[in-house]
Amino acid sequence: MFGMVGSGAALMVAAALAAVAATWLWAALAHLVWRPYAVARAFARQGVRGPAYRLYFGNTRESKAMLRAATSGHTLDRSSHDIIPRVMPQHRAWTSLYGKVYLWWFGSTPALCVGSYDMVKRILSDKVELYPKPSPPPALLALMGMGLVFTQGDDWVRHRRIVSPAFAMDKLKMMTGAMAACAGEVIREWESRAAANGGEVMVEVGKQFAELTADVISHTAFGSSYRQGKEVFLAQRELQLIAFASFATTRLPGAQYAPTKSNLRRWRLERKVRDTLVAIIDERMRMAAAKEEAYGHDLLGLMLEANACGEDGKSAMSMDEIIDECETFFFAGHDTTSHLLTWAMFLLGTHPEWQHRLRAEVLRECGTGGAITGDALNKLKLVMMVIYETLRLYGAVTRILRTTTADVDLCGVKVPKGTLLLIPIAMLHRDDEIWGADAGEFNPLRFRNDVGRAAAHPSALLAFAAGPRSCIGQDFAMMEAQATLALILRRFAFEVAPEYVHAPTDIVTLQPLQGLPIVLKVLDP
Ligand code: HEM
Repeated sequence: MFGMVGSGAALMVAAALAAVAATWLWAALAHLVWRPYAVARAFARQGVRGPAYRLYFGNTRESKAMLRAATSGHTLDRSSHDIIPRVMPQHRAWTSLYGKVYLWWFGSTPALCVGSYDMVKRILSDKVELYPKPSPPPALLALMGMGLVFTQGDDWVRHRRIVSPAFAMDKLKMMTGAMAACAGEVIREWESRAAANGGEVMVEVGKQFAELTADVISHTAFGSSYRQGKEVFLAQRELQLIAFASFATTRLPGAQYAPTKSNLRRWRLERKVRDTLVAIIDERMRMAAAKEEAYGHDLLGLMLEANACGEDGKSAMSMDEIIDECETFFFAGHDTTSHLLTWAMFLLGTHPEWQHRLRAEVLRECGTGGAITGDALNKLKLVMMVIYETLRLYGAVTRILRTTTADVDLCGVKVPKGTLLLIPIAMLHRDDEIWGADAGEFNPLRFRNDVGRAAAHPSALLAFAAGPRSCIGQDFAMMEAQATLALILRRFAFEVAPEYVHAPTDIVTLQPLQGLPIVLKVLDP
């Protein structure tokens, strides 16, 4: 009897293992053989030379050698803004198909790298359903939730409609005070450290800005619950490192469900983020119900308000969806802006002449002390130009991905259904045909006639992407960066510390690998 049960169980286990193995094999075949073959065949029909395997598995000995050469040098000279060999080392081994369209490997997935502005414009401005984003890797999903960045189709339309009012300019202007107050606290701390050290202090600003921007989003998104918001920040920071580690390794399909040490840690952190956000939202709903008044003027309150107004059952977001959105704007809202500030300090620290010009503008428009208003920020034209140039050279998002849901004609190139498209923002931002012969240099003056007229293409600056799925938080980020830089320039002169190693690295977002030590000198009052 027991023998029969035992052999039955063994049979079931064997059948389950066989099913898993068959699924893996099927996925691997589709992924590595059938898809590349189908896409390469479609390109071959357009007269692209070379056999399909060579096109898709273009990793010939020659290109491997180029790849090794491209990745061998690690640090850059601090005056060099050519970050491409570091963040997209494959670029020298790409096989060019049509001018600026390349075959590329995204991990183990073949992709088309679209380096032509005309094609990029078509992709980003066409119907979003035609070029959806590919499914996010689980680690990134754990970091940001299924919020606006990853939702698709009707869900995306519904989410965007509910979240948008929170980012309207008049609402954002009311948040300038909170942004400046958070930055003011950091600056006071730097001042007191400098006072104890003869008026000078060295600060690792990357770390400081990570905390500052987390503070700003905690205050502006969660108002009085900002302390709990900070806990979300700490958990998300660790999740980001786990996400990065998982990109760097090749994983078997389904590996994300195995109870490995890293997965167990990831699940614990995900639970922590969710539980904290549920507590914040529950509290807000309870308070609003008890006082029978609005949900509040922070991002969460404005989103809950818009959600309640449109409540016809179908169009409202569920509790889970609201949590996803909170996770999204919490991560998207602080990490990117923190790196923007860090790179702006790097560029100003290595270009003292620009630092002087900006300081003169800030002192003229905002005075030597007191609060900085939204109206004063509007007058900081030079500060704005430097921020745009920072976004061009060191934008936090170096590339974005789309897929094709039908065969499409992209400016004469027929791209088959199901092709992964990679838009290499960092490369496009250095295209000298569009930006001019000085594309590789720091020259904020190119933005003097507004952002749309800085280059030969009106939407050449892609740091916030473009079209209907462009960044919802760009005004928020610009305002925060302007206010923080203005406050720093007013109180300190600064330079990049000699210890700094120029190693821009893409850990989900572009950041200096070993941080950015800056020497700050307090200015005479
Ligand atoms: C310097 C700062 C920022 C940069 C460089 C940046 C960049 C981007 C880029 C490139 C995209 C498009 C991604 C894609 O198409 O795959 C995007 C989307 C998005 N960003 Fe930002 N972002 C910044 C700040 C912010 C802030 C402050 C928030 C919110 C508080 C935010 C929230 C979002 C959201 C929700 C989306 C998805 C929009 C949609 O698909 O409808 N971002 N961002």
